Amino acid sequence: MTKRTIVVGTRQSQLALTQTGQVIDHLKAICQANSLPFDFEIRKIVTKGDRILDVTLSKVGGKGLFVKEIEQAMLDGEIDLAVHSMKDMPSELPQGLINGAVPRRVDPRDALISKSGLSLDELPQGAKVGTSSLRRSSQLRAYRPDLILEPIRGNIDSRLRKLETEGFDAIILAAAGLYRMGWEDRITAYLPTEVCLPAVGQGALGIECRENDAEVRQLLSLYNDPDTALTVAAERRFLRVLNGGCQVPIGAYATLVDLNGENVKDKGDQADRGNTEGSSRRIALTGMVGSADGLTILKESGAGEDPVALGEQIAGRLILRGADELLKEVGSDQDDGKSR
Ligand SMILES: NCc1[nH]cc(CCC(=O)O)c1CC(=O)O
Repeated sequence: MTKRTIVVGTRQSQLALTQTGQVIDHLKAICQANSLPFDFEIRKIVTKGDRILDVTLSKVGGKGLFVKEIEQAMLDGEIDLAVHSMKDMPSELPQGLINGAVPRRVDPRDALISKSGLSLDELPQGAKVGTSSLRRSSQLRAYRPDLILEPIRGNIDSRLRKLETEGFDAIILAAAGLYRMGWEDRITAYLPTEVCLPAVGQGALGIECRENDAEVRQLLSLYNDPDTALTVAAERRFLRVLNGGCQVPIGAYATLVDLNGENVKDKGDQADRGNTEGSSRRIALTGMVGSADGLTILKESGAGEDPVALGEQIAGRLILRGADELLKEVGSDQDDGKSR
């Protein structure tokens, strides 16, 4: 039987190549287990975001810059599938493309990588912390106004190098990227989500394909994690309502809870998942909009069964409290768009 070769587009950063390779390994295993006749081939694509390294991203078009060329290549039929960090995906996909799978999320938290192994609370007064994310710096300013926050750009590996060479006491990175690279031993502390609400979709991947590509969609459906898809859908709807193209500190994090509001524990057993669906579980969502200086942090939480309604409800409550005033502020890229 002739095999179809699925062409997978990816950016060329270490993280993008690594996570694309990991996804292809999973897809190959799924093909094997289900006797699906597919081969995979990687096609590297340079995006505008990768070419422009020195300019603040929002000035040249925001984080969509990292996915646009890849999406065009997919619409043109040059590639069939693309692996993205969910948090880099714009909240609306172009006509004709869909998120075919949202694999199981890894740790969504931000991580502190400090030179001396200290946690956030232990960092000395006035310590110099590197982050270019408005979301991180706003929340850190609120929690530790004494810290000196300075921008740090580049891929994860170059940021880790800059920790040593540019006089930072610590930097903040998403734990997920470090896990995927196998660099989690660099993490000295996790920022609790109560202190630093993660970016929408942080720790999750999105696997994009053409809406009309039935074969690829069928394959991807076997890789989808319904729990992650549900919680991320709530976060992304929240983002979509508030987004408006603005660059402000926004964070959101959703989990599944039981009727008592307790987090539904990770079963860790893939085979079990999906069986608990139904009215006994709800989505709990916390959303945040802040000012860049951290003097205002607005947060709302709620729970519901429908991710779309919940995302809209939490965003709506923040707007009632004046989030739209904050949304008018102009800032730099809100989530370190250039770090992959
Ligand atoms: N903003 C860039 C970015 N996009 C995705 C990740 C890795 C974490 C993830 O997949 O959520 C990172 C690095 C970081 O923020 O430290």
